[in-house]
Amino acid sequence: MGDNNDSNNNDSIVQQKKVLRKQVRSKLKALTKETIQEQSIKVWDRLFQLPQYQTAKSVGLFLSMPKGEIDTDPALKHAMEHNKTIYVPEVGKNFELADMELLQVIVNKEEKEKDKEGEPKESKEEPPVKKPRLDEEEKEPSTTTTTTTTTSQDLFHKNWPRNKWGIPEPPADMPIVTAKPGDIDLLVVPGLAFDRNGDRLGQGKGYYDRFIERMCQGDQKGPYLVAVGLQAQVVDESIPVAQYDRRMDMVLLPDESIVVSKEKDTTTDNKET
Ligand SMILES: Nc1nc2c(c(=O)[nH]1)N(C=O)[C@@H](CNc1ccc(C(=O)N[C@@H](CCC(=O)O)C(=O)O)cc1)CN2
Ligand SMILES: Nc1ncnc2c1ncn2[C@@H]1O[C@H](COP(=O)(O)OP(=O)(O)OP(=O)(O)O)[C@@H](O)[C@H]1O
Repeated sequence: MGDNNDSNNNDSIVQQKKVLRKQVRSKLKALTKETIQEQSIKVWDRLFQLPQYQTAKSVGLFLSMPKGEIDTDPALKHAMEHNKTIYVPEVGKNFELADMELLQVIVNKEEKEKDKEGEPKESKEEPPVKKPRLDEEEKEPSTTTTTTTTTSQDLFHKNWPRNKWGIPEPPADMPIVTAKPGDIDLLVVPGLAFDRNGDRLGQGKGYYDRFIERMCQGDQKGPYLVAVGLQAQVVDESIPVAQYDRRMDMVLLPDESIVVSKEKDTTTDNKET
């Protein structure tokens, strides 16, 4: 009966998500930098062991927020050193729509040389302001190879402008190569909380939900989804989920790896012949 059930459920899901976000955010605030570093390394060791990561030619990563989030630098460094094609988020063009693109990281040679010489850089307190970029222009990458000499610290944290949350984003002069369905083999997904079914609670804007949905368009099966987080982010109860929430394939935490069985799915996962 109850025609209202769906909307009532949705309201309560939104409400429950808000409560959970608040709880987890306050737990994360209490973590020291050292704890975050230690825990992050454990998570990345798990990622580097995964056959799905080892065989991935392209990975979607993200740049960490200034506080209370897993430190992605070791993963960016590893992926660069292993010559993977890396994509990272850019938000803000369509803020109201919570639209996000993942852009391919393209490092030109001059920039790499500058980094090596260790030129004086702007102070940490004053990150460069992001310039608006010309849209819809897709340039071909020209001098594109990544090398082991550019550190992710140099590349992303010193040289990239920051968005409203203090997250570094690709600079306006980086050639725009956006990820299309099929381009990303493995997507490392941030979040605030995760449960042991592989469900995820994000920051609340739906950026990743929408992005993942787009990456599955056409007949693409979408990227292999690996959520990563700190131990305080795993919850024992089930995360309330709405229709559009996408379940992860794996959740990697410092002390446990959660592998999600896809019984609802017809595709056979992780068995290769
Ligand atoms: N490192 C990182 N990059 C990312 C994400 C992420 O979760 N982590 N995103 C994943 O989607 C997107 C950015 N989404 C974000 C959405 C909201 C807030 C945020 O802090 N929102 C509120 C928090 C306070 C509140 O609502 O109570 C704020 O604006 O202060 C941050 C990132 C893309 N880039
Ligand atoms: N695929 C989608 N299409 C349209 N709207 C969506 C989609 N996914 C999420 N939304 C909308 O985005 C808003 C935020 O969703 P939700 O609370 O699930 O975000 P989240 O998963 O916590 O965030 P994020 O994905 O950015 O980490 C909701 O109002 C929801 O209706």
